[in-house]
Amino acid sequence: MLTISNLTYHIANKGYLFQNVTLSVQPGEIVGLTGHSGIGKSTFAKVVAGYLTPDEGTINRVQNKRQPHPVQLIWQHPEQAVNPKWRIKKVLEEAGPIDDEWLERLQIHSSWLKRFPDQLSGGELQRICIARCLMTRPDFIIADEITTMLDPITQADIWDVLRQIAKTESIGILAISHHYELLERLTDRTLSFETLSKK
Ligand SMILES: Nc1ncnc2c1ncn2[C@@H]1O[C@H](COP(=O)(O)OP(=O)(O)OP(=O)(O)O)[C@@H](O)[C@H]1O
Repeated sequence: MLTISNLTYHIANKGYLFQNVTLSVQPGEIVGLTGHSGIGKSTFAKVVAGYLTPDEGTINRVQNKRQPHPVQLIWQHPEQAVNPKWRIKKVLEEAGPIDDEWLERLQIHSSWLKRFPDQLSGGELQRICIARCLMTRPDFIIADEITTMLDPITQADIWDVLRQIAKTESIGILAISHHYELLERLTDRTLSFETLSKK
């Protein structure tokens, strides 16, 4: 279980962004986190994924030896999450040897592997980022507005696959979005960052 207890983070000259945030995600559970723009959701995601250090609080994430990090973050803008000078094959190999099973499950065509990131659509590139994330064998994924820039059909396709993978592989997902209706549809439960974060 991913257990986040009393997480507090401040930004220099700005004060506390959030204080005492406590929540947990079970293996295979999809938990939504919603809140208005600028409240601190992405910063919270970066703290939980280990990119930023909290002022206070604990994140309990057990790590096995095969993993680079048990909590992986998938970013909103896939084009900013890959090296634009690398072909897709190399982008994927960053996570280890390419696993065809993930390519198939995410409907990634083998012809894409020869291309550069700017030769794929936003939805195609996001599938690559999701595959790269899954190839690291994470226990938990934080999906920060990962389909916000995509059309509704691509959005639904990507979430169908991710939901299925979460359940079959027992991967817990924290899905962040300001789009409450989307989270209500795809998560097991949705939490409000306003309510969780006591400033
Ligand atoms: N390194 C930083 N220095 C100064 N201010 C920052 C820094 N990082 C984030 N902020 C500010 O902290 C606030 C929260 O940002 P964050 O991106 O976490 O919000 P968010 O809830 O994810 O917003 P959105 O839904 O628009 O993506 C914003 O006002 C942002 O400008």
